[in-house]
Amino acid sequence: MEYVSTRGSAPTLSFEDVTLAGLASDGGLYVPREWPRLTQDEIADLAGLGYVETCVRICAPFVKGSLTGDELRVLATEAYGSFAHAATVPVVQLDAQHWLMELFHGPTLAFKDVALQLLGRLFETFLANSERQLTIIGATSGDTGSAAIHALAGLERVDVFMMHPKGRISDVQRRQMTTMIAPNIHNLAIEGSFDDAQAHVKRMFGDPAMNRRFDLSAVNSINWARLMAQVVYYFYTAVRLGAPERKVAFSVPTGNFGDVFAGYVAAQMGLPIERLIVATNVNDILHRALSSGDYSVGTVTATAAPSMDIQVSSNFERLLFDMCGRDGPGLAAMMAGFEKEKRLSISDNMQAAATLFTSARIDPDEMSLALRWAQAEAGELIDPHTAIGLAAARQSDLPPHVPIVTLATAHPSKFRDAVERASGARPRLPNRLGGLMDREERCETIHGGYEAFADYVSAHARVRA
Ligand SMILES: Cc1ncc(COP(=O)(O)O)c(C=O)c1O
Ligand SMILES: N[C@@H](CCOP(=O)(O)O)C(=O)O
Repeated sequence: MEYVSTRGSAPTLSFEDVTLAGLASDGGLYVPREWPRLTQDEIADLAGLGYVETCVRICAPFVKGSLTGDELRVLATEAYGSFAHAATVPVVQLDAQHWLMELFHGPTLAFKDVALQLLGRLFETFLANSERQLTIIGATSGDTGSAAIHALAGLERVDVFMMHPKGRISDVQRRQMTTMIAPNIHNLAIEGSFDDAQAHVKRMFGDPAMNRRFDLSAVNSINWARLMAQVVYYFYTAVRLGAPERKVAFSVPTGNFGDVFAGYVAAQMGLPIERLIVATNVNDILHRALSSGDYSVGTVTATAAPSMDIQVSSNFERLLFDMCGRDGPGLAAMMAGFEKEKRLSISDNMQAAATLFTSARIDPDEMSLALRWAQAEAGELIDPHTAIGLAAARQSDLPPHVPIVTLATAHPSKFRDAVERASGARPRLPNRLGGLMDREERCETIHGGYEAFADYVSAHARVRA
């Protein structure tokens, strides 16, 4: 499989190179040259398969030329062996129409583990064949950072510089990052929002001086391999609920548009999806973009679902690429305008290419109501991000015979103060997190903007001799 940039002028890459690359050299994001298709029979054949085998079948076309099926199977077996549930990603029924896809049984209790446990192993495999020393620069609103650090701590050939917005993530999220003390892990708190951190990451990929000195790479959903791994659970869950004969809808709590874009990829591959509901909190740029074509950046508001406090959604560019007929130079011009003006108007023609999506903006009261509904009706304590997805699912106009699966993206104990405020119940951290709240923390605060971040990376990243 070959990968092309959404902005049309970066070199095409193999799966191995795209995994190690991060952002494309023209500032775009890599996507497969074309979407592989599964026949309805091939989808039906997924019934009864375990998570690892489903992963091998779905990812095979994407890794072709870089990994064999057997190599992928070994990595997936190790990756999902670290999950605390035998089904890896179980599905729980809430009522006749609503289901939860529990994505939080990995080591850091959020859906990010599903992709990062695999990505860490892909890095190890590909680096074993090369002399490269990677400098990973990342931005997190709490969950990508913890999952990446757990997947990569201690790796010889990888240094990780992970920025989070100081004071704007939960105590559990922070500690999951800062208590992982390893020589290759650098936790950096920045004064600002997740968007500021993500902007630093993107700027560094375009910084010639940093690129000359360091082999930069990414663990955010900039990295195609992250999304590939997330496509798997849409197939796995839909087949369990009757696909391909029965269409399923998904409601996805959304911030950087990675998770829901993975659902879109599943649909392009042939999975019969009735609808993808994009659920945002009050940071609603994606809701405005999909409902009225208004993709304009507002200021980030802190909410009880901090992982979704995002205004500039990286992966929306991947959807725009398809929406404009894969016209790379055209999209490059559009994105240059967006980066300057902080606004983009999406034409009716382009919107017509995105009819699979609807969207909803969920305010704090609606979030709390959904959280309490799940607790009262089904005895399920859910986290605020999941509650936003569930609120959007319950507001949808889908007929009762269409199952709606809400992606449960985090364990409630990751956001226990917010859950307690909304429900009165305080979720317990699973035992496997042990003495998380008592361990020593290590984190540097970056005072200043991009230059201060670049100085820190320059002073601490290892370069191979
Ligand atoms: C718990 C949780 N839910 C939802 C999201 C939104 O996912 P995405 O950024 O892929 O849209 C995030 C952050 O990415 C998250 O950490
Ligand atoms: N919510 C995310 C934000 C980063 O998103 P990513 O999917 O691009 O890594 C987080 O928890 O860090």
